[in-house]
Amino acid sequence: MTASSTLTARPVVASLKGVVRAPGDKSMSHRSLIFGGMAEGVTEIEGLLEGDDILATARAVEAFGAKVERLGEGRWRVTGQGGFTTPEAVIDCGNAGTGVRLLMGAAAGYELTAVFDGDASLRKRPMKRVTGPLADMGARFDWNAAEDRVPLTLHGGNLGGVEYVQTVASAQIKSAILLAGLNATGETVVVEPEKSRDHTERMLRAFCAAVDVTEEGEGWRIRLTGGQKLSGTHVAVPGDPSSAAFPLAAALIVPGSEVTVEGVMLNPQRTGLFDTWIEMGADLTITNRRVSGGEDVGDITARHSALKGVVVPEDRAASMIDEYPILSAVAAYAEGRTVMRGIGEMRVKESDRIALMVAGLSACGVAVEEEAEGFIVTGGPVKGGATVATAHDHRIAMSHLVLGLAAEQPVSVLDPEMIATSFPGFVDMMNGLGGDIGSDAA
Ligand SMILES: O=C(O)C1=C[C@@H](OP(=O)(O)O)[C@@H](O)[C@H](O)C1
Ligand SMILES: C=C(OP(=O)(O)O)C(=O)O
Repeated sequence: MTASSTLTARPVVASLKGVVRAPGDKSMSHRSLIFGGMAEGVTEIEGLLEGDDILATARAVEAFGAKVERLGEGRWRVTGQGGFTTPEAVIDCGNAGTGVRLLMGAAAGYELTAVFDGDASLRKRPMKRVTGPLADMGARFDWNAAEDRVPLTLHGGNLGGVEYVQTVASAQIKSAILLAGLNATGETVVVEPEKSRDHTERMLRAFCAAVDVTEEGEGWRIRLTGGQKLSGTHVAVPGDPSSAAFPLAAALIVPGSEVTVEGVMLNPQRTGLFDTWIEMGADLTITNRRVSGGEDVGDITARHSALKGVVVPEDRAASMIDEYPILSAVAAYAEGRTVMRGIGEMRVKESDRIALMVAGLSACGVAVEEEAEGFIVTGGPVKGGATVATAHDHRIAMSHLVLGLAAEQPVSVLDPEMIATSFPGFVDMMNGLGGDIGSDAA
């Protein structure tokens, strides 16, 4: 697929039906590779997401000195040497904010020098949110092109612990500081006024690190003591709720549909979208709840539903920050207004996701109001019939393609190749359920 290609979703004539498995969770996939690379000994991973973001992290971990082997589909082995060493080449994190920020935190604890870079989208994203606290711990950074941006050079080692109070609920910032703290002297503390996803805390324990988490107000105080070694372990990566959202959303909006996604991770810091859909009147059921890989997991079934607009509580934002694009596409089919506020962070993701969704939905005939830190969608008939810009953002592309499955006219997206960063099998899965997504040439 070339950079200027197009994908088109045509209105589904029948309905969507079937049972599918969500791809491996992206957050846990990054972490399993990075922690495995920092650890001593062998880490066996199953269910790893083989998306482009994760493959970039796998290459980075190898460049930092670990042995990384693919054993089969989703089955990987990382043999760590108990620390990172200076890489020979630039660490290219591709499109991945999680990859670059967690790797910077991990690398900062070791005496090494590394250059981090990424694609055009990553080069636009803020990095001081991570380099700032890491510099407070003693790491040094050179901006190689522009302040606050990659490419940058990190000089790591000789860190001391810090107490850092988060100003945005960000698991990437928290994780970078905790990973650096593992190799700092003394105690490292992260205080989160609002909870963010806690996969790092959970997975550090699986790698035999001691992490102390206490409730503080609405959030958490997380503490760890420096000088701890990670030990290789086995990681079973559950299905990604952020990816499961797309087939489930399609089932909610295409009449007559019923879709089950199996093995979806249900960590409470990731399920805000499902709570919101249920409040909108969605017929969503969760069965076969179990624990896998240290996380709650279940099978989710969505059936076509008559939805009503809601006001999404602002304190839910962190638990569904990547899901507002697909929520807004579903909201276009709901009766009334869906109000999404307190989500300024959306503007600093792979694209300005508020601006892109407002532009794309409007082009498809949906009534949308843009605010500085949010947007409001009023549901009604969705005309479609537009070609939408995605700014090479995977979630913008997938959200508009799902929108198009229930619209009056097809919806096309430009530059859909980035879907492979998080969900390489998206088109095949949607078409396997009865969708009609293809390139114009097809
Ligand atoms: O820690 C993680 O794995 C992630 C944290 C979130 O970013 P922030 O930490 O910037 O909120 C999220 O948007 C991203 O897709 C994955
Ligand atoms: C924001 C995302 O990822 P990242 O920050 O890792 O690029 C995402 O997957 O929606």
